[in-house]
Amino acid sequence: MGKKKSTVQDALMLTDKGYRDLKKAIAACTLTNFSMFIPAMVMLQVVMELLKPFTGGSISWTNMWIYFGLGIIGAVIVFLCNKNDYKKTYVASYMESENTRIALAEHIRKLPMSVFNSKNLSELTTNLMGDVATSEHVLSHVYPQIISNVITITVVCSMFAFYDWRMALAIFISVPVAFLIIFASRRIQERLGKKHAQAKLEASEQVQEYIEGIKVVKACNLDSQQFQALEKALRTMKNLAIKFEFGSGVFVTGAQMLVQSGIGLTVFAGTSLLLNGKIELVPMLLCLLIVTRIYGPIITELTLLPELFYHQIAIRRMRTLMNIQPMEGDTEKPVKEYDIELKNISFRYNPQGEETIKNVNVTIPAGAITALVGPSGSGKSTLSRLIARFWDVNKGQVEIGGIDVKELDPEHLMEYMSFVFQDVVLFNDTVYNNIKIGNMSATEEQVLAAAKAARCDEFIDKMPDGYQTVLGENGSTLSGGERQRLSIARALLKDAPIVLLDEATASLDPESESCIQQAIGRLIQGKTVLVIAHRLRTIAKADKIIVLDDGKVIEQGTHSELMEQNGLYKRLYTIQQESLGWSV
Ligand SMILES: Nc1ncnc2c1ncn2[C@@H]1O[C@H](COP(=O)(O)OP(=O)(O)OP(=O)(O)O)[C@@H](O)[C@H]1O
Repeated sequence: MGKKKSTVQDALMLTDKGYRDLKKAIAACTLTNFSMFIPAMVMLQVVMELLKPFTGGSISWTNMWIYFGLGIIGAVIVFLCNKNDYKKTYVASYMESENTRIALAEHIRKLPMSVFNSKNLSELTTNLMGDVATSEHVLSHVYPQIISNVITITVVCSMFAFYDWRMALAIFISVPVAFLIIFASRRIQERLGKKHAQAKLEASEQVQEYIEGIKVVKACNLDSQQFQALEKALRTMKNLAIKFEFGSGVFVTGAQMLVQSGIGLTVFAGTSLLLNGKIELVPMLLCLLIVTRIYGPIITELTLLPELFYHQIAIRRMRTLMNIQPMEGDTEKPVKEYDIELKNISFRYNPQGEETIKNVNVTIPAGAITALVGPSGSGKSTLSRLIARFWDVNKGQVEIGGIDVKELDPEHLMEYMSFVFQDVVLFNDTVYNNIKIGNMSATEEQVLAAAKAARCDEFIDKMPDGYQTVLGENGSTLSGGERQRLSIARALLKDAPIVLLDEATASLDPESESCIQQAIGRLIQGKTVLVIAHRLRTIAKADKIIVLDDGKVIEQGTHSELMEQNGLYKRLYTIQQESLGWSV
């Protein structure tokens, strides 16, 4: 069982290490604050020494040399404290934000796909980058400094109170009142901050949509219409940013003025006490020094205080994401048989929506090729995603080798499956590494052999740096056929016992098609194969064909059995055969 987190740690969403580091950062900043008094005190002594001739004394040069030496030692101490403070605040907060980002990314990886239906990419990017950056900034620039200043001023004033409580009160009183002003405005600032954060998110969604859709925008000559939406989102964001800054500015300036009035109050209290003989000159000057030393940073930090409210908004968003239950399951349970049973399964994407898969009950035998066919939108891809547990079924069970996939951790389940989808995702990395993703522990020989078997070597050899050619973002320079062959190479390298294959719909030239067919032939040897077939002639030899229509299985059998049944399969097959003879 994990250690219980303290309320502060939980409120700031810190890891155990992050919380420990924050406490260390506060201690380091407090130490720096106190170290700053050393040069100030030395300075005060020098001034007192220089004033001696005016009170009938003479300057002691021995004392002056001592102060000079103490000044140098003080400067060294301040430098060392600052260095330590820098390390404890900045380095620690960057480390914490890295850990938070990794934790969020790990969590996102384990979330069910339904989450990605309701959250778009911008929202998740904002969580990972923007919200964590807000945390990073307040942990490095706001919390340690503000808390350490409050500690410093409280300690100094408490000590001073023993000497003269009136001066201590004059120094101290304006600080809590200033903080109170900022915290009293919390509701207004949070409301404005929330609106601004939402506008930022909408603007980033618009930017992303605009950039992603730039090809369509150009092709359909949508420039001005599409840009209007982006412009509107950016304008709203600007207006709300100004409102937010203005809203917090009023309170911050008020609080800053109040703190500054504390200097006047200290001077006033000090002078009247001095004139009434209730305080001596040196302690009074000391008070003024303290005021200027401590108030300076506090005035600066009051500007940063509204960020704490913004931070709360970011934390709430990150917490909402972290509270989404990830898909769980056994991480080790071995799957020994590879037949797949779909037992009365039903599934809908949206809780209020219609069922996409309706009471499907079929077997996909081990070591055989099963084809899934049906009209567009009948649920073929959905069914294959349910087998891979990208989503969990709402009713019934998906079993592999007699084990309900819900019992298996999705990452463990993936060890038994290879995918060849139409929308092949390629990373901005070398061709070699893009293939190796299939099996990170594969040797170079294995990677090259898989590439050869998938007939990738033919086009890779023509690339400027061969296997070391960097593909660019999502491999945009590769043709559809080449992308699919890379994906087959990955699957060959993985050598998983179950293969889910989404046959390309795009019309490939006969040469590419034959290359891909040969590569697929090697991939599926001896495996449990489920192929989503769009061109029915390619699956005529499949061991089993399942025909889906509107989420239901309406026919199943071999090609000849289905042709005899004279149903949907025969109709689809005949239409495709006829269309082969068409020419444009
Ligand atoms: N992520 C999603 N969220 C909501 N609905 C979805 C989602 N993916 C698919 N659908 C819907 O589910 C239905 C079945 O889609 P699916 O992609 O499984 O069909 P398909 O038979 O594979 O189609 P195609 O042959 O055109 O690829 C469609 O009506 C589709 O709009």
